[in-house]
Amino acid sequence: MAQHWADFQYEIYLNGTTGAVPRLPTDPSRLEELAEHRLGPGPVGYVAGSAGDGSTARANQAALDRHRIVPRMLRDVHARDLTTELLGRTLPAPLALAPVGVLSIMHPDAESAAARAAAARGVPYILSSASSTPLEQVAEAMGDAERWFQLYWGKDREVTRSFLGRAQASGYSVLVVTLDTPLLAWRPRDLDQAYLPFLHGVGTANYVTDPAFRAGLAKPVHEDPNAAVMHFLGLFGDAGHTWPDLAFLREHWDGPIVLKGVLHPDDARLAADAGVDGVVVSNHGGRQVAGSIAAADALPGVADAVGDRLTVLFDSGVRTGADVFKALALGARAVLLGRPYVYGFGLDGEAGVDHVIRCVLAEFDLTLALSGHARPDTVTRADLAETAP
Ligand SMILES: Cc1cc2nc3c(=O)[nH]c(=O)nc-3n(C[C@H](O)[C@H](O)[C@H](O)COP(=O)(O)O)c2cc1C
Ligand SMILES: CCCCC(=O)C(=O)O
Repeated sequence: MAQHWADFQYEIYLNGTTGAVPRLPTDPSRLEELAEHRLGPGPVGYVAGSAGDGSTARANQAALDRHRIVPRMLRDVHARDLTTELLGRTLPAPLALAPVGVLSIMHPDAESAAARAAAARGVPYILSSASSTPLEQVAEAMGDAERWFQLYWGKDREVTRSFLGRAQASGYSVLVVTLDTPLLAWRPRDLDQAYLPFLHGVGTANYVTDPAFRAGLAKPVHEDPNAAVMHFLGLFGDAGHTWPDLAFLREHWDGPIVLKGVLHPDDARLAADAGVDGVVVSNHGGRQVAGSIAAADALPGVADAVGDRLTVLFDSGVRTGADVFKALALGARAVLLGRPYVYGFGLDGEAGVDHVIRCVLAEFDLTLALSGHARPDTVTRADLAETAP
């Protein structure tokens, strides 16, 4: 019998016959509840929190929920293939792990362990610029598995140039440039606890190991670590960038470039005109602009504007396999999974990330089949009905 991601459910049931139950819940809300209960209030608040009144994060979920799948019957979905061609590579499924910085606040094994879990399933791992482990060390933990580098495009061109060179030398193949975080947003949950990971020395590993960054410090990092953190906070973002500045990145990166944080169809067109290869329709999980459009509501407009010119990816609100299906139906080629894997990681390290990847892909495989599809790329908007809010 062909192997399917869906087989994970029988693995769970069969293990149950010997008394073994999964170490983590399969339901994403229960996973989040458990994380809230077990992990430290500062770290879990940082992960779960969002901008302002939290309305964007809620809207992300509500928008996905408003779209309902209309399953089709008798379509021979016996043998399924989730393989997805994207940006010149073949992925086992339309899924990658979203860039999430500062992972050592959740588990001491940090990014290397999360990346190993992704690598073991062939799922691309997108390493954040703000990782707690230097990008070279994470690359080493991954062998030759697919890895992408997320750039915080900061104020210092030499640091940017150096990051791109280091990432390329370490085998990161796709550059994901995050546009929606030139400034850290107003985040009440963190403010009320006065908790910011960087001030605990987390999330600056790529910077403090970088010769160009160090050249901007008055004293060596070990002599004045706080000054290094303040220097990082001063330069990680640049609110002065405009579209023509992208030429600099295009010039210094040989490979696909994807812009993360695009919500407006006109910005998607500007991205295509700038010669990049893809966009991630994303509102950063509601962590940047409170009151913003839900990412799923922005997706069809962006897909209509540039779907034939750019690879359209999606994140912000993906919790389940059904959400993956809906994002594909609304025009995404693949999705990035964010908070759910971070909770799995916080609760059970590398095994927790593996668990979450398998849950999402098993449910996606089943949703696909039970809705009448044997492949992700046959899913279209006709598979959805939109219900009133
Ligand atoms: C704790 C945390 C840290 C994040 N760090 C980064 C980052 O360093 N770079 C980035 O581009 N996005 C970052 N993101 C945003 C994610 O890549 C992604 O857009 C977001 O998590 C999607 O929303 P969701 O997790 O609610 O689905 C972070 C998100 C969280 C929750
Ligand atoms: C300065 C923000 C870096 C991490 C990040 O992107 C997030 O917390 O959402």
